[in-house]
Amino acid sequence: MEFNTTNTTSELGVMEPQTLARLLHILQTATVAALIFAVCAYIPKLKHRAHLAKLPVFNSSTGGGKGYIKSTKDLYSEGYRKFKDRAFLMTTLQGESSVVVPQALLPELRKLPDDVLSFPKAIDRSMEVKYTRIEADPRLSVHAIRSDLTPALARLNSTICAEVDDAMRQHLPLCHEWTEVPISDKLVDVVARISGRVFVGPDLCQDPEYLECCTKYTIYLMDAVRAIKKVRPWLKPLMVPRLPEIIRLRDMEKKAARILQPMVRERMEAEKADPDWQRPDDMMQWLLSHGAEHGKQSVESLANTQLGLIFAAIHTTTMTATNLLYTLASTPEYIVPLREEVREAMAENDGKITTRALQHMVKLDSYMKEVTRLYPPGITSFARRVLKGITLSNGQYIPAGVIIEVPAQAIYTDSDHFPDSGTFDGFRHYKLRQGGTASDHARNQFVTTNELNLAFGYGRHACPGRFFAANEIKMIIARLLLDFDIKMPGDATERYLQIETGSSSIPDPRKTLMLKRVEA
Ligand code: HEM
Repeated sequence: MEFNTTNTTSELGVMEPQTLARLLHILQTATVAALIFAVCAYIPKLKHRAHLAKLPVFNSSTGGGKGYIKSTKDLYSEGYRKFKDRAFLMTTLQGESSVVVPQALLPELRKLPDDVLSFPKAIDRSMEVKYTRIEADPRLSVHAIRSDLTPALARLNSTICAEVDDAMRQHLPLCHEWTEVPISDKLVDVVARISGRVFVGPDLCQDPEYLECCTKYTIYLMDAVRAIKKVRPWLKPLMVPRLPEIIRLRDMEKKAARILQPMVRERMEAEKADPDWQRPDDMMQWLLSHGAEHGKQSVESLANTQLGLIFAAIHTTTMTATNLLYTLASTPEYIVPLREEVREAMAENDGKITTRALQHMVKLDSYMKEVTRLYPPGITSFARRVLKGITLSNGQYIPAGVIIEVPAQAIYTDSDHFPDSGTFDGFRHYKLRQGGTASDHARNQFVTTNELNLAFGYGRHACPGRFFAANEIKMIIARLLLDFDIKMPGDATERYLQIETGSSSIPDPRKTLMLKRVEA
């Protein structure tokens, strides 16, 4: 048949109504299916929004008008004052939303299992875990800290104390005259070495490359998190692996694996070859012993676990000690009583900082706690992602998907909980401990975690390393008090301001203090 356009048109003309009808039918079906799909996909979102809409809202515009609330700290404090016993929805100045829960509801929240309230899933977002690849669920470390490190502290304290003394001698100047010291830099080196002694043993803890990992890893990690957050979500898979901050982080991971490899191999071989081999008493060995139960035996995964520990331990401890010293320099009236207490505790324990001596330093413990109350590591605490909707005992409903948190700093500065809360009273918790009951004693220690003491978190994921951190910080401050007088540079008397970014609040690491050796 000849190809004829007229013919074709007429044929098409005949086919047209049927084809069109079929096409229309297909289109209709497709549209209805797409609509059903869209509605199905949207219903949970609508439900989610409807649930959130029932929660009272607080943000910089609802809470007192623009320009009034200048910092995230003010925002949480105002919200806390307004909704004290109710949960409220907050959007921070950085645009992140969370549901802020009152501390009165914490006892019921702490009972919820991890598949309802998740700590790792909260970290996923804040730390960009998909790209930074940090250990958001550090079960192996937690196991080793709880079952090995904390019970071993009484045995290890003399070793830790010797390391503190050695590291302080190495890193602090002699200071026979008043000497300006960049104290945060010095403390990070000291803490890296002391933690290293416990994490990897006596040789590696003095290795410059290992110490570089300890002091730089957290900084590189936080730089990477900040850089990732600037990339648009849909571009992240492509762009993030190319970011210089991520490349630097990956290099650090490789370096850590390279440094730790010989030690891991040696220990694995010794274990196989000699049944009587004396296992070293350090974190690496505890990780090796429990590694198989947690599916972690490769050098890379152990190195990653060690980096996770470095992240959890080094800068947190350094910042807490820096906060203490910045406060001490601006409250000099505490120096002599605290020094006296350290001397007495040592005198009763053969001139050494033993476990018993540390327990006797109750005024120092109180001072540390008071500093952490007024200068906590975070404005909020107990960040958790809700995986299954929760109905609170006050009837409020928190839908799945949101992050909840507690306004820790607002709680610490509430005079209902801490009378005259705005006043720094270094011996506040010491006086409360004198109440005499076991509860007075237990509720007022630096390491206490409860609804009013949230610096180490709360509930099943509360910091397991806090007992080690408390000992380490006490030893560092005790050594400093014994050896040095401390003051602010020049004629300054005011304490240095904290640097507040989002919900974190840290001491300014660039500041200096004046130290002068106490001559015997
Ligand atoms: C003064 C120093 C420290 C502070 C302020 C601190 C603070 C915290 C906080 C706030 C949490 C989250 C808890 C929660 O949300 O409930 C945490 C968790 C954790 N910390 Fe610490 N920490 C410190 C030192 C240490 C040290 C020295 C170690 C290791 C020896 C350590 C290991 C951990 C681990 C492994 C977790 C995760 C717990 C889990 O996933 O269950 N921390 N820490």
